[in-house]
Amino acid sequence: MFEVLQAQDTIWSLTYALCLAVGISRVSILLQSYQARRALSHIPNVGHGGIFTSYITFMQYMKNARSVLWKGFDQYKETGLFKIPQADRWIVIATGDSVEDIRAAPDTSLSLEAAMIDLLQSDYTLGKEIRMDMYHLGIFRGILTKKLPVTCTAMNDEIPLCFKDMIDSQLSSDNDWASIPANDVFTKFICRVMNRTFVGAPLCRDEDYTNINIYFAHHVMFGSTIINIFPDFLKPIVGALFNKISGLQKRIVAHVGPLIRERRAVEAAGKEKPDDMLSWLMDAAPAGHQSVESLSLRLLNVNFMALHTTAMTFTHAVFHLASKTEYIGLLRTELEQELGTNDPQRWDKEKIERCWKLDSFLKESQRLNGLGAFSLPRKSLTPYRFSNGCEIPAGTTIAASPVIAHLDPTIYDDPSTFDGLRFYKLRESAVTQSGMDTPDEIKYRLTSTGAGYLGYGGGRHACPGRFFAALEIKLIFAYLILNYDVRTEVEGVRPDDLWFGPVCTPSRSGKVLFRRRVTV
Ligand code: HEM
Repeated sequence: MFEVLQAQDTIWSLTYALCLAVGISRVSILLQSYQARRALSHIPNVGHGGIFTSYITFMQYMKNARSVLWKGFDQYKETGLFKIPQADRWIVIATGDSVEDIRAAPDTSLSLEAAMIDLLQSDYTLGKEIRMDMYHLGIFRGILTKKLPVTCTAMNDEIPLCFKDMIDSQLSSDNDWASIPANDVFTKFICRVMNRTFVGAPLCRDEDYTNINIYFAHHVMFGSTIINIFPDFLKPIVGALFNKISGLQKRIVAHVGPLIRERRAVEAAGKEKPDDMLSWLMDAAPAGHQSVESLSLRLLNVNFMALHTTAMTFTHAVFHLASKTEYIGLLRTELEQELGTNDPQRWDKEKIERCWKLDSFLKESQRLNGLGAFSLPRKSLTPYRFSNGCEIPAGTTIAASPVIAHLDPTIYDDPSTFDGLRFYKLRESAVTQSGMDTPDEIKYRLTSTGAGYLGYGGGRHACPGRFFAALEIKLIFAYLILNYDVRTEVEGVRPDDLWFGPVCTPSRSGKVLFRRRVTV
C-alpha cells in the first residue's frame, strides 16, 4: 500500500514538474514574442497581431500557410515586407524588391547559418562539429560541380540496376500496370543513385545504410520542431533529450569506417582512391576532423542536405508526368533525338543538357510544387535596412516565399496553370531575341536562380548542390520516360501534396502506376 502511495506521489510530482515546465515555457515564449512584436511593430502583420490573438493566426497558418502568406501579399505588396506569427517568434516575409535585398545582403548582416541554427536547432540535430568547420561547402561549390561528368557516368551505371530492383521486380509478366508507392520507393531510389557517387557500390545498395540516411532527416525535422516549441533557456535540456546523433553516428561508422580504413591503406600503398564524395571529404577534412567518426558524421550530414530535397523534387515531378501523360510523347521524342540511344552508358552531361523540354518540365514542376513556403531564410546579425528604407532589428528571422513569387501574375502568365513547356518557350524566344548563353536565355534554365524563381534559394547561398541534383533527376527521368509508361491511379489526377505549416511534401500515400513502355 505504502509503495502504491509513494508511486502515486512520484507520478503527481512528475505531473506538477511537467505542468510547471510547460507553464514557464509558455510565459517565457509569450515574453519573447511580446519583445519581438514591439521591436517589429513598424512592420505590418497578417491577421491578428495581439500577444494572445496572434496564436489564432498562427493556427490558421499551420492549417493553410499558403492562404495566410497570400493574404499578407495581397494586403502589403506595396510595402514589400510583412510579418507572420510562429509558435515562438515572428517571421518577416520579403516580397518584390526586398527579395533582391536578401539575395544581395552580406553574411555579416543577414546570415543563413544563424537562421539554420535556429530553425533546425542544428547543434542538437546535426551535430555541433558540423558548423564549427563547414569544409564540405567548399566541396559542393567546387569539386562536386567540376566532377559532374564523373558522377554522370557512375549514376548512368546505377540507374538501370535500380529500375531492375525497385520497379521491374514489381511488374507482371503480362505487363499489366504495377502500382508503386511513390514516396517510399523514390526516396530509396534517389538515395541509392546519389550514394553511388558519394560512397560507391556496394555500400550505396545496402539497406541499413540507406535507412540510416533516410531516418536521419526525419530525426532532424522532428527534433527541431519539438525543440523549437520550448523557450531558449530550456532548449539545451530538450535538445539533449532529443539528441540521437551519437547513436546514429555509431551505426553509420559501422558501414563507412571499414571503407575509410581501406582507402587509407590504398593511399599508403601509393594507389588512387575512388573518385567520390567520401574521398573528397577525406582529402578536404582539416586537422581535428579526420577521424572515422567525424568523417562518417559529415557524410550523414551531406546526405541530409542532398537526399530529401532531391527525392521530394523528383517525386513531385513524377506525379506531374503521371497525371499529365500528354507530355510523355514529346519528352520521349526529344530524348531520343538528343541522347541518340537508349543505352545510358552512352549518355553524357552535354547530351542531357540539350534536352530543353525536359529542363523546362522539371522547372515548371518545381515552380508549382516545391519544398514549402519559405526560401532564403536569414537571421539579421545587426540592424538591417532594406532598400525601401524599412529597418529590422538584429535577431530577426526573415525569408522570401516561393508560394508568393512563383504564383505572382506580374512574373508568370497564368501562374497557377501547369505548362510543362513554359520555360522552353521563354528560352527559345530569348535565344531569338538575344542569342544563346546570354543572361536572358540562362535565366530560364532549371538551375538558374532569381527573385522570381526561388526553388534553389539565391545570392551567395544559392544551393551549391543544384547542378548535381538536376543532373541526377534528369538522368533518372530520361531512363524512366524511354523505358516505361506511367500514370496515376485515377487517370489525370495528381495525388495531393501534404502541407504541415510551411513544409510541403509530395503525397505520402500517392501511387504511380508503371508498365514497360508500350506506347510510342
Ligand atoms: C532538387 C534538390 C535540391 C533543392 C530543391 C535544394 C534547395 C535548396 C535551397 C532552397 C537552399 C537554400 C538557399 C538559400 O537560402 O539561398 C539550399 C541550400 C543548400 N543546399 Fe540544396 N537543394 C537541393 C539539392 C541539394 C544537394 C544535392 C546538395 C548537396 C550535394 C545540397 C546542398 C545544399 C547546401 C550545402 C546548402 C546551403 C548553402 C550555403 O550554406 O551556402 N542541396 N538548397
